[in-house]
Amino acid sequence: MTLTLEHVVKKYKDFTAVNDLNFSIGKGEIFGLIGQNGAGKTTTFRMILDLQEQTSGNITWDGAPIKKINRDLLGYLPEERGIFPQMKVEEQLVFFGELRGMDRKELKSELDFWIKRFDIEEKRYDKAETLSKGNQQKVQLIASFIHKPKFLILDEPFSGLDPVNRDLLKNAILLLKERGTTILFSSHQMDNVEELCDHLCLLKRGVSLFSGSLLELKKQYGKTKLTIRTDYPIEKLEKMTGVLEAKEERDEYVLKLENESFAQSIFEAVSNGLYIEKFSLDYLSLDEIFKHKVGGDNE
Ligand SMILES: Nc1ncnc2c1ncn2[C@@H]1O[C@H](COP(=O)(O)OP(=O)(O)OP(=O)(O)O)[C@@H](O)[C@H]1O
Repeated sequence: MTLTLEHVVKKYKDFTAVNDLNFSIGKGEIFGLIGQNGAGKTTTFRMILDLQEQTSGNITWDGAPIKKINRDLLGYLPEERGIFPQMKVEEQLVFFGELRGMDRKELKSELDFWIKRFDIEEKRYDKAETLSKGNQQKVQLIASFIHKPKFLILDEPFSGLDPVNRDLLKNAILLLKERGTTILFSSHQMDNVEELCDHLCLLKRGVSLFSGSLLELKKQYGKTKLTIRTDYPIEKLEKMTGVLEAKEERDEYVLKLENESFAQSIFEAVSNGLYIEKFSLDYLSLDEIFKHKVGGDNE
């Protein structure tokens, strides 16, 4: 299923929450929607799912409006967390699966698989309210895709999970992609977006600052981050041609270059033909790009 947004606008009275949003998500892609609090991510999800109507613009699935889509093809983890507190974990998941018309046998095997995968086997017959917040979130996550949707929307799925569970979720997302599911998610954790996304859209106060592939975004900034571990004095590094900034971070120096072409002459000076432990020229991290784009005057 391909999802397309064209010139989508959402206004609440005089306030524009989403302003002329355009992007497209192809089958089997993982797409990240990133932006600060209040950027318009949840509003966008809700419009895509027809839970609220856009003020103007078009949202289509394989060219057809959302109202024509069989809802069982979609899965959604809303930002508001919540499951039935009194229901046992397994009961709960069977309930959601059957609600979406799943066959009992298939439901059972999916359930076994994901309960194990998310490491909540021992909680299977416990009431949901007795689970920790993170475990409740895992149950809600499984509930969002237990019916094998073709398109899955996850609003902040990583928030509130510890690093081990974040990894479990990351691997689950990759597995769902392998199975052909298209996934759209939002996150404040840029490392997760960086590791998972093929494409992304960066929102600032409802306006898209960038929409495209992660590599395309990285190439806008070039390989301008140079990390060196050396005894060479920082005062000298700072003065080299092409170096905009040099900082000491633990036992390394991190340099900001004007562009990547300056790296070679720096290497020659610093190594001076000898062994050097670390010399690494990289793109900026998504986190750095995000802060630059969102923090700067980029509208
Ligand atoms: N029903 C509403 N009436 C008026 N304004 C609203 C309504 N719903 C959302 N907004 C506003 O629209 C903007 C976008 O909200 P939205 O919830 O989409 O942001 P978000 O990117 O999901 O933020 P967060 O990361 O905090 O979840 C916010 O300024 C919010 O206050």
